Amino acid sequence: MVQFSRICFRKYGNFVDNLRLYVRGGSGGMGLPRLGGQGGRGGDIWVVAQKEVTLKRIKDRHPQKRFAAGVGANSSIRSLKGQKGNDQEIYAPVGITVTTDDGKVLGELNAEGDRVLVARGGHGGSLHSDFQPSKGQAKHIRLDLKLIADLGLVGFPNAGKSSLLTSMSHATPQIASYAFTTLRPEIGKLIYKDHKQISVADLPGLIEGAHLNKGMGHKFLKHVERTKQLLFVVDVCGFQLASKTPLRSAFEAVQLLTKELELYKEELVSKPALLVVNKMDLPDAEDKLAELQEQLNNPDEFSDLLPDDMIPKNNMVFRHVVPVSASTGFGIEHLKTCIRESVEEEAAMETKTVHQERLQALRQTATAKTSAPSWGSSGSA
Ligand SMILES: Nc1nc2c(ncn2[C@@H]2O[C@H](COP(=O)(O)OP(=O)(O)OP(=O)(O)O)[C@@H](O)[C@H]2O)c(=O)[nH]1
Repeated sequence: MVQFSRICFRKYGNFVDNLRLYVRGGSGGMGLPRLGGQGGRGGDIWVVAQKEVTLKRIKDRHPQKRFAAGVGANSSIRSLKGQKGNDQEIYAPVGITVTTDDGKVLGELNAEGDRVLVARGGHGGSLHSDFQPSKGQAKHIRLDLKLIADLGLVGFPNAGKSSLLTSMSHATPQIASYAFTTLRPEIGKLIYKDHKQISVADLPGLIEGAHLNKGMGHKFLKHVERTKQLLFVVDVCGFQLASKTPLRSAFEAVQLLTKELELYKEELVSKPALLVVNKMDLPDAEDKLAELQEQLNNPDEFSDLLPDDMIPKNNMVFRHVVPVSASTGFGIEHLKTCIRESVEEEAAMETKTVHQERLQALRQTATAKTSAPSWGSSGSA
């Protein structure tokens, strides 16, 4: 029996599960020494949970990834107590951990409306400070989508997801609970000979129409957002949801799963993914696998198999396509190797990105310092 995998490289840049931002509270306003007036406090910066927001949207709307709150008003004869500067709110998705750059947790967003203060505004100038205001806090923060597992299983009912997880993890899947969700996915741990562990979440079955919230639709799809990579699982012989629904081939299953993800959130389709073709012990599995492979290589040629509204705009690009049998154990070790390769490749890419971002920030700071005029040469005489 053939055992193959196919690796495709492309830029997996669309799905964003963490974001580094620069935030600066507003400076306080000047006090008024003559009358003992107090300057207004600078505005604060808050991260606020809001449904429908994605980290990608923040990134797209604020490419500079810099946020500053308003400056406090100076104390004046008309208004001895200066007004507070405007607060700035950064809307972020529910299910986020907010940390400083060095890993200190500032807070968590577990429900819509939760707020985390990330940068305080400076004090206004007053008698205590010789009427001089102070600057607002300035720092880099990270917004991290709370992940439930490294990989999430995506497949229609009966594809063999639970069986696969059990045969890969040699353990009864653990049940984990998460504050930000009511649904409890089963998490299995893949344990390698060198003790490396990779977690895989078995999510409740996806069905056609999940994006319309059929079945466990939205709950399922929400979980897909919270895994770093996707493990599509299809039955090599295809599937039939009910006696009244048509029999779908494995290729059609891949396309339908992709479409469901796309209709929920298009960026999900750009997640790193592997395809597991299960039940290779069944009769004719080899021929069906060859057919699937051909269809995956030329998806556009086979687009007439499904109605127009079920064809995804973008095809999934699988890093590996791995035939297995969860029942006999065929291909399971190879699959575990492919999963590890993919997870490590992703981790290396992330480390590279963080280094690049830090380097860029250092360069920007250095440029700002050298281009700032010194007091002596300000020409204010
Ligand atoms: N022949 C064969 N049957 C399999 C294999 N893997 C799973 N099955 C059978 O397929 C059926 C469904 O398996 P599950 O593991 O429950 O599938 P699932 O995808 O978790 O299904 P849902 O829980 O409904 O989402 C069961 O009867 C399994 O025994 C396999 O590799 N070969």
